[in-house]
Amino acid sequence: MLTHPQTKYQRFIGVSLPDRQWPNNAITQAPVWMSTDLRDGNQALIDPMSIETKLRFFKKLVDIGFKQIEVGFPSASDIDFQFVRLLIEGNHIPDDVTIEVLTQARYELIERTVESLRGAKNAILHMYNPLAPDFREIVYNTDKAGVKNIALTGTRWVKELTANAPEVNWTYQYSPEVFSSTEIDFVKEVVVEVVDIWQPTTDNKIIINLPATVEMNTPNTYADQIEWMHRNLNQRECIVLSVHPHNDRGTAVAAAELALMAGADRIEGCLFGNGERTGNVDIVTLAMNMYSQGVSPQLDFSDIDQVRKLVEECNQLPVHPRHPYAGELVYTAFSGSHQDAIKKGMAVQSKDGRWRVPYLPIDPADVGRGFEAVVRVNSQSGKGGVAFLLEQEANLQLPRKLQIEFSRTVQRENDSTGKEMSAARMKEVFEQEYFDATIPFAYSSSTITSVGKAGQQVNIQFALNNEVYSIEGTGNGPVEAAANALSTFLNKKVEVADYHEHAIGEGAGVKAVCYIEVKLQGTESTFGCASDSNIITAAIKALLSGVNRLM
Ligand SMILES: CC(=O)SCCNC(=O)CCNC(=O)[C@H](O)C(C)(C)COP(=O)(O)OP(=O)(O)OC[C@H]1O[C@@H](n2cnc3c(N)ncnc32)[C@H](O)[C@@H]1OP(=O)(O)O
Ligand SMILES: CC(C)C(=O)C(=O)O
Repeated sequence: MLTHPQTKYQRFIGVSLPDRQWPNNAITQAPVWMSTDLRDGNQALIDPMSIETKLRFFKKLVDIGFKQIEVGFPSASDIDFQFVRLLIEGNHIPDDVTIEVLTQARYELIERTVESLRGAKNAILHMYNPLAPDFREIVYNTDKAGVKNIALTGTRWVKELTANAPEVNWTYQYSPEVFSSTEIDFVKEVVVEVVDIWQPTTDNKIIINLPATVEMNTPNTYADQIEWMHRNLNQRECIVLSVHPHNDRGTAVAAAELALMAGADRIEGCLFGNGERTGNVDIVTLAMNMYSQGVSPQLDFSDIDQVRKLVEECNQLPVHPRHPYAGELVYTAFSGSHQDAIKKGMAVQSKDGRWRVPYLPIDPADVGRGFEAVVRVNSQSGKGGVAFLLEQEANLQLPRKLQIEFSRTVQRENDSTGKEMSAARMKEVFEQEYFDATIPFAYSSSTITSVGKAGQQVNIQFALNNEVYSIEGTGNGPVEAAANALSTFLNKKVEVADYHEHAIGEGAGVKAVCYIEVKLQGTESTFGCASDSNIITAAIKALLSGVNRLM
């Protein structure tokens, strides 16, 4: 890299708009979305999609809710031509969906494009030509008049040729390519004349699409350009103002959002940001950003993983695990403090349904993600994550001190493996550690009877070293009575420091789970846990589990 990059690169200076209004605006409704996955996305793939793949993708776009879909460049490739024919002749286009196709401003290409669309109910014919200085000078070896002539002549051809196919309800879209780096008053001059030729009405608007073919500077620069066009174009009421941001600087989403605030009505982009070079603007992120602000995007990503899988298969390109809203890891907290906050947030979800979970901008369930996606436990995790997973996986609601105790066991295993622990493995470890703590005292049965004034007598049978024992004790309740029976048997005080229980399951299958913190004279306390369909049995088994763990 250069020490003095200014000798090679210069700052792009956009339009001067000191009275810009867009910073005061907010996005309050969904724009018209146009998916160009099958055109701009497709033209950027290593292996372009086959007809079958395009059809699969098209159907998914329809399911998601796109009403405008650019399906190809039919004058460029036979696959695209045949695909357009298949859509029309196979009746694959719902009445409320309009297909769009792209063409250069060349007579024979427009002719073939119109041919491809014959018999369609509605169609958008999209013509582009570059206006920007580098293109004029380097690519076309012409001047402003030369590129303007291409735009105007092309528009006249579109008008003439589409008139030959009156069965189609035509919409014309014109893109001054590389709008982002073209002198703005020159773009206006060309667009105004294009509009004059086409003669749109408020009922049959023209789409003027202003592409950031290459992103030039910070997204505010693009917003200024869009607001300038929005304010200065003639016949604005007959124009759908569209944007087509690319992502060269990694700020296409921001540019698109600011463009909406600046007056754009429509956004062209691709799912997950596929497209030329660094991609087109990512429509999934844009839509979900709106959703997270309480604005319905009118696109359905309720099963975002299914959409992602299909797009990965069709594009033969992976979606990054940290891709906003859709990446495999984007709802996942591994670290202790994040897990703690998420667990607490999930627990207090307010009755009015408002989402207030720290670290998570949206509810993962809204896009079809389960609890597994939210918290995963490795050596960076703490008790919050462990407790969350156990509750989700096994319905176990560990008391706080037990969370601390058990998370040390999990930490030891994770440190030794260096790996993540799955929820299923955690349940297994918990059961081994607590429910299976049956040595030396292996519970067999118990009976409980009331004695005296509110006193209880318990009789416990257990196996110890292959012999069966029966012991008895009394107390204010069954747990105290059982502790007293064990104290007598062991000749050591068995103390119950804490007791928790809750039900798991439903109906006939409901069970009680007990967590008892036990202390044996001269030892630190520990927990014992057990479950049983009988709550008293669960408590006595939990007490034995604790004593066994201490012994
Ligand atoms: C920013 C975008 O994404 S634009 C869309 C880009 N997508 C594609 O290009 C994919 C499909 N394209 C193709 O398959 C081919 O480009 C075709 C079949 C359309 C045309 O191929 P070719 O005839 O070989 O021309 P090629 O694409 O190389 O274009 C170069 C010629 O077209 C002219 N041209 C390029 N774009 C345009 C345009 N929008 N309008 C008018 N003429 C144009 C160039 O000036 C050049 O002319 P020259 O040969 O006289 O120098
Ligand atoms: C054809 C136009 C809209 C385009 O793809 C671009 O400028 O990026």
